[in-house]
Amino acid sequence: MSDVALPALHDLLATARVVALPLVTRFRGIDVREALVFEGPEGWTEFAPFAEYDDIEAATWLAAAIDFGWRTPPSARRDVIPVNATVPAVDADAVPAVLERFPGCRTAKVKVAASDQTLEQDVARVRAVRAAMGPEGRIRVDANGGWNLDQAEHAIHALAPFDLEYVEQPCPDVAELAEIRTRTKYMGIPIAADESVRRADDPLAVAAAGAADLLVVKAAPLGGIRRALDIAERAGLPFVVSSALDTSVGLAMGAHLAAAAPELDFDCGLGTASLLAADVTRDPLLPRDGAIDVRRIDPDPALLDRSRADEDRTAWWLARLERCHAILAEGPGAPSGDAGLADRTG
Ligand SMILES: O=C(O)CCC(=O)C1=CC=C[C@@H](O)[C@@H]1C(=O)O
Ligand SMILES: [Mg+2]
Repeated sequence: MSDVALPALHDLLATARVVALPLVTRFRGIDVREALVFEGPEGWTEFAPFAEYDDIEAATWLAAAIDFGWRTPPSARRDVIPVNATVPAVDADAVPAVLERFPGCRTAKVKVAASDQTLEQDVARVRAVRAAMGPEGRIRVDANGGWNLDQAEHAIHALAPFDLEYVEQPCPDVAELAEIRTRTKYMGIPIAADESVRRADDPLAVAAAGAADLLVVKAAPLGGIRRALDIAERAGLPFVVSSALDTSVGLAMGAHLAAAAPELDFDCGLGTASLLAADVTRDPLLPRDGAIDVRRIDPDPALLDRSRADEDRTAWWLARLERCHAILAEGPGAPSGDAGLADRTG
């Protein structure tokens, strides 16, 4: 934890609520997003590491949640944040319906390299996105480390005609990112690192290795807004702010990170409330005119009740919260997480 004393566990548990929110479209292998929200002196905050992440990695997400609930965010330089549409690995004919959920967005991030899909399906999806967005639209793709070097080279070549803004995490490792960056340089498509930042022992290693042109920076997995800004600054690379399929409470943390960033060169991956079929507020952080507001979210008690997770899942999340709190209580000497990319879902 940085700069704020760790609150007692009972202070977190006092307001903790676990929700299970259905998605409109399957995304990273899940149909329901679970999250634990709780209230600090600064407002509501969210703890929602993906279920398969271990406690060491999840503890960093808890540090971020506490930071957002217990500390005033750094000063905002803007009050609306341009966001991208996020297109899951859907069939090409489903693309228009997905994009309709992101009104006004001039940028789309398209998932590719899903383990149950082919490159032909990726190409068809990206082609459909280009057709829907027109030549002015910006398209980035995210492989979540799903390609090996040769697959990545082949796929980037196949996708290049659709005019890509960048390719996010084409391969799992830093060394592979460096190599694919060299191999595809002639195509002029930047390489972005996501998992190699947010799931790495050393989030600066990818920049030090010259393995990426830009970084994807997310508040929750990086331990909070200030830590994410610090990593971005020390990396010295351009960066794009994104999120983790959060409820609107968690998206507010990402919006405050984007608001505090010195430069915002890229549309942010903060429009994902549009992928949720339910949220915890009646005024969610949905994209309007291609942007979301910078504001904190107070959940609606009736919506928290309506989306309440069942008893087993609630008990699981509360136990996880307790274990992660214990890890943070051990202090900075506690081991840092490096989950690698073993689960391949990013
Ligand atoms: O960046 C976006 O458009 C939205 C966020 C997003 O794509 C992700 C959120 C959570 C987990 C990841 O699989 C995924 C990503 O890899 O960037
Ligand atoms: Mg990514």
